[in-house]
Amino acid sequence: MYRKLTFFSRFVPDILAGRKTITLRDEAESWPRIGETLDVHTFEDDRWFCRICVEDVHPIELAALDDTHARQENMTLAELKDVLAGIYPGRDAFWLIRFKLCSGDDSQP
Ligand SMILES: CC(=O)Nc1cc[nH]c(=O)n1
Repeated sequence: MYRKLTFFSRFVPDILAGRKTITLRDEAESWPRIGETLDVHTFEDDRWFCRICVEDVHPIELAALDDTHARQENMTLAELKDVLAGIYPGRDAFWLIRFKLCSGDDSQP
């Protein structure tokens, strides 16, 4: 039984294509651990769509985000900051979770 992380369904194509390889979360979702496999569901309708392997987890300030982070989200830096302001209004400290898609049997529900 793997723990579950959710993503907004608009991010599903980028995650499945390997274009989105990080997610920025608040403290409440800082619980994933390096090496952990997670079941990934859509936030809106709780639909399972993949498993990811957690490669890194660390705190990061909004001001420290740069073009590399934006590329890992498949966005521009301005888009990334807009998205974060929409999801987490007023927040300036995040947890960066870097992941890759799990492969083989582990990618099936
Ligand atoms: C459901 C949810 O909070 N999804 C998020 C939040 C921040 N980044 C992201 O990629 N997905």
